[in-house]
Amino acid sequence: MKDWQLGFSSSRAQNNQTGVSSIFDENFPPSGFMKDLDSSPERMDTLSGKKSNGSDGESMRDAIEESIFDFSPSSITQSNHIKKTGFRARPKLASAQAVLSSKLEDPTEMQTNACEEPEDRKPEPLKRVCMDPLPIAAGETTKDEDVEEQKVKEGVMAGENLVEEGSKVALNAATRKSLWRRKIEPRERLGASVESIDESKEGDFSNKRLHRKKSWGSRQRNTQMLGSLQDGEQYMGGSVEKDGEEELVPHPVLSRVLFHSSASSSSSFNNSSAESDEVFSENEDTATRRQNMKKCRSWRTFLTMMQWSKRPQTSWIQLAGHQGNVRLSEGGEVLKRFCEVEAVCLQVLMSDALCQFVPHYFGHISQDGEQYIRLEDLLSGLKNPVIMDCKMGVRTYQEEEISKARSNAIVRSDMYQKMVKVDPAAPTVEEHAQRGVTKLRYLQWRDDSSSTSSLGFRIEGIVMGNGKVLRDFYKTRTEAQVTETLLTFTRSQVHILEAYESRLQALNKALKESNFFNRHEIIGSSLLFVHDCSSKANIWMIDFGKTIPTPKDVQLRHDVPWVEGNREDGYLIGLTSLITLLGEAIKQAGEQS
Ligand SMILES: O=P(O)(O)O[C@H]1[C@H](O)[C@@H](OP(=O)(O)O)[C@H](OP(=O)(O)O)[C@@H](OP(=O)(O)O)[C@H]1O
Ligand SMILES: Nc1ncnc2c1ncn2[C@@H]1O[C@H](COP(=O)(O)OP(=O)(O)O)[C@@H](O)[C@H]1O
Repeated sequence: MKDWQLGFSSSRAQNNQTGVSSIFDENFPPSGFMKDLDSSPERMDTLSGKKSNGSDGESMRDAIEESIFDFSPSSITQSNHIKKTGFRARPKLASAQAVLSSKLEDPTEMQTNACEEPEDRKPEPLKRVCMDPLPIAAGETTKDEDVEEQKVKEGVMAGENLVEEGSKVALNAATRKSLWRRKIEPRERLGASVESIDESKEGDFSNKRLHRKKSWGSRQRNTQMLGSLQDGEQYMGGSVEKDGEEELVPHPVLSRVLFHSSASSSSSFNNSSAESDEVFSENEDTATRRQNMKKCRSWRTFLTMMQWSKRPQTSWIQLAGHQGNVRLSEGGEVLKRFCEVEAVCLQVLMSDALCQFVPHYFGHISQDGEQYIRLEDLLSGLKNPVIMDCKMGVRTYQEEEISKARSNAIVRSDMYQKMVKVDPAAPTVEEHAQRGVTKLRYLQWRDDSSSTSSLGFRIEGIVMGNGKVLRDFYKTRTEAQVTETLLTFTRSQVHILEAYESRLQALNKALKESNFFNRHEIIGSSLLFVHDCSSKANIWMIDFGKTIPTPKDVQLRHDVPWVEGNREDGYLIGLTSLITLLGEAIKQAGEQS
């Protein structure tokens, strides 16, 4: 088991033991609810933050498999190097084989978990599992061992082209099956390793029998395995009496999984009779055949359910921005409608000091006549993620908007409607009369009524762990209001607040080293805060659609107020405010507990 799997399951196991309270909350704002919180200190595991520059698939994998950072309350205060280096919880997709083995290892997982996703929020089964967790940027794979992964990615792309844009229609069964088969390679490797373990124990009679059976050929072997499955209780007992001889079933569930891995996995996609036929011998009579078929199917159903219940969780949601602009692909990447300005920024960022704070950029893709930016899914591996989108900077419009508004003021009724909905008294008499406002006026009003102009950032939206989306932060402006929102968002969990604070300090440091930051005016970009009930937490920079290079003669400071013409974005003003307010929230959360 890899480090990240250990980290993930250990934190889950611990959550089971400590009975971490559900983070669902129904009432917002939660006046006084924080006093009632069960703030049991959960262990916090995240993965190290060093990230590949995207030019090398191998180093990307290395970065992914780096050691786990411990963000338990005690270790946060103890480990200075975390504060120095920051952290990165690179999203993970547990492979099906890891999923199954962890299930077998930890029967307590079958118990009801406080973090269990509500039934109605469960994504459709097996949409995510066919995607490789380790991203390989398009066109940059050169090593032999990466060729297969690249093929899979291409396969996924091809598969995605079969899906209508924006549609949730599942992939064509044959395509999914072939994708799955290719993706299942790690499971096959596991199968091989188990068999070789058996071979190595040559002195063991039972293992010799197993070895002999192995050489019978898959058809007979499968039949034999089915024979040993005739009685559930025998099967679960680990050995069966057959013809007076004891046959060892090395690991009842696992061996079945291994021998029928592809069948069980593909059964989710296609219960084809061809697959089912494969496991029966020609000599069986129809009745036996039907009986076996039934057992086989119910077993497959069980396996599928098991895989499904342990599949990588994703509760993907687009929190802010233009609705429908961003979506999760069948392959597990985030696809965002193409914007050249953003694509160029992302490309540069992949080899910048900020790369560990930005979702990995896989290039772009054309689908159904539309171009999309391909991004790493920042919610992958998080269970019932709690998300907050903070738009950074002291303004959310480019200076060009001002000249545009002056030269050709287009009056927008949609923006007027949005404005009136929040504050009917906001439009001027003239704006009321024309029932419209310019975009610049609307954006300036948004900035002034929220904390953008004063604090250098604003909260755009929050998704709580129960999936409840909160977007009404139009008038969240004062430090006290923001602090209270931070406490609500984190449910006053000090170690989460501290992890966020630590991450922002690391970002602050990286920004100072970043050439990109030095040379760009960052407008409308967000910090995406994500954590979950297993105490993984992280912060990412997203949305570079309005981020532009500064003219050669302009050197931005990012920490001084904006006046027209100086192009300052106030990004560092926002970051400093956020760090300060997180500090205040930590203090208040500490006092409450
Ligand atoms: O958040 P609300 O109050 O709804 O206002 C939105 C945001 O400011 C958008 O910025 P962002 O994309 O940074 O969230 C902006 O898109 P732009 O990026 O085009 O400025 C929208 O302009 P229109 O897209 O023109 O409606 C504007 O209506
Ligand atoms: N890489 C990503 N992983 C997960 N969620 C994302 C990612 N990129 C964007 N999102 C989601 O989509 C929302 C809007 O993204 P953003 O890039 O700001 O779009 P827009 O340009 O339309 O404002 C974010 O608030 C977040 O919820």
